[in-house]
Amino acid sequence: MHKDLDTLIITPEEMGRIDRAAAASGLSGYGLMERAGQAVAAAALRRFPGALRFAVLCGPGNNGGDGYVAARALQEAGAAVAVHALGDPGSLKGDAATAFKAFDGTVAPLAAYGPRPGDVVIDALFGAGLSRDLPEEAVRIIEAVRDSVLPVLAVDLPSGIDGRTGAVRGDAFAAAATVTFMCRKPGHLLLPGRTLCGEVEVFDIGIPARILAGHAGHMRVNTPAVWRIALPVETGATHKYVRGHLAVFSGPATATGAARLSASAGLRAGAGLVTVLSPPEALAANAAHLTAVMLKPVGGPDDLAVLLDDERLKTFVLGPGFGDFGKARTYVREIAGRGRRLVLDADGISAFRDEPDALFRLFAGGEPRLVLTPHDGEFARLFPDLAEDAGLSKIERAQKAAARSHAAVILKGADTVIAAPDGRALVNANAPPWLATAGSGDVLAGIAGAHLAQGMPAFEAAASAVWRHGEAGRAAGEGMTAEDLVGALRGFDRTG
Ligand SMILES: NC(=O)C1=CN([C@@H]2O[C@H](COP(=O)(O)OP(=O)(O)OC[C@H]3O[C@@H](n4cnc5c(N)ncnc54)[C@H](O)[C@@H]3O)[C@@H](O)[C@H]2O)[C@@H](O)CC1
Ligand SMILES: Nc1ncnc2c1ncn2[C@@H]1O[C@H](COP(=O)(O)OP(=O)(O)O)[C@@H](O)[C@H]1O
Ligand SMILES: [K+]
Repeated sequence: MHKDLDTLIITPEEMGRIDRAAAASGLSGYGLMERAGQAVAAAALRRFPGALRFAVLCGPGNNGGDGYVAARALQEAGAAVAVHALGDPGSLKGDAATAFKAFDGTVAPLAAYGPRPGDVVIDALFGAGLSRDLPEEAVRIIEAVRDSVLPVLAVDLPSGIDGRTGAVRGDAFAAAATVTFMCRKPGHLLLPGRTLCGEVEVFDIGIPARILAGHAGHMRVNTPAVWRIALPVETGATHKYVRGHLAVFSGPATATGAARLSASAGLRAGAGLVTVLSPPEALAANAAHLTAVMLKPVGGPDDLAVLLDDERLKTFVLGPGFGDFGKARTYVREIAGRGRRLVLDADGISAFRDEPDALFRLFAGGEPRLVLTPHDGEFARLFPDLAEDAGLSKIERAQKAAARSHAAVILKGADTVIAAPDGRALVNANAPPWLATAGSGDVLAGIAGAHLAQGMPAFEAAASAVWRHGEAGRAAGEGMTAEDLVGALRGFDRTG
């Protein structure tokens, strides 16, 4: 597949446009369906050599059409096949009707399907076209298949998953594997859809790259290919100030660990110098634990103002363990007013819960200088209307938040989304579940700060930080702590 296209994420709506453009360019729609169905049959035979029978469940649209092609191919390969249809297959239209007619075998009603040990279910009920909650009849079969613990191979998407949002519409199959076509859809990457898809195979059914690219939006999977070009250039002439000076605000004496995690991650992630800015009463606690990271007292806005006279100090992380919301707002105003770049995390985000627009005004216009790193709870504090809008996907929520705040937004979770004010969005897919550990978010904020300090644009700095955080989590392995995560941070592979 074309190198740029394998990271592309396409919404069902875009896929529909691509489909029509492919037809308009003279490509046979039935040809595409034939290749799709053949790919499903091949995957079924390869993945389930021990199957006694393939139960192919076909729906009322083109997803069902793929099912009829797969059933024919499986039968031709000598496998036992039982085909069950939702609704009257005689009323199928277009390519799906052609696929149904080409299948030479009995088609029983969906309700007549009785799961048998040895069955492998091929789910071709609904794919990209699911537009409302599943009908009762489909829900009953999903329950029966779940109860009999049969493996499911899903065509395009497990039926019940909304391809645009990853949400479950009524109920959904939990597939062992999913075969999709050309590109992944948001529903393959966003939770809970991601977990219900099992392993996802993307099969190229021959839609030309130019048609895909011409109708695709700005959503991709977060991989180095997306941001490698924005990585800081390492030359022999590099010295520590060229690699940037990052400053991380510490909380009070009882809560200094979070800032130190951010700071050590920042140093490890490539900032030339890192300084922890500490309230005077927490200096001793910080000093006892810092070596390569420097330490400076900052007791209030006047101290910060003096510090900002040093033009080399361009980048800040504020939030981890910070505690004092009033002071957080004052510091953020000063940092923004003096044109600096900021990663705002944790308490730094919560500090603006009563006046999010005041924060957005501080960073409005120009090249984005703010990276926001909320988890869902913090997101709801700054963007309550977007958090409540159940119709939005996580990608759409992050995109709208980024546009409103003029920030690169990292909306965290197992399916972290990174969005830019200009509409670009990435879904991260390399994070292991054990990243959900105390202090993990502090480490992420520090990496993002280091990337900003090295001069990367905010969106690329954020996206590459999320990816590196995931890679470090994998390298550190299950059972890791946030300290291990810092130790596992690696440099970038600049090739490829
Ligand atoms: N996009 C492409 O280029 C290709 C798409 N193909 C297949 O086509 C599928 C999309 O086909 P369709 O757009 O026909 O969509 P689907 O087959 O997913 O379902 C749409 C049909 O179901 C109805 N429907 C939607 N939600 C329903 C609900 N909750 N209860 C009852 N009925 C409901 C719709 O009115 C429509 O008739 C893909 O998932 C894929 O499997 C393949 O044939 C290959 C080519
Ligand atoms: N199930 C999960 N799988 C992978 N990554 C996760 C999962 N849950 C959380 N994460 C990641 O772990 C980090 C947790 O950050 P955060 O919620 O701020 O926690 P903390 O405040 O404890 O550091 C985020 O980067 C988030 O994306
Ligand atoms: K399906």
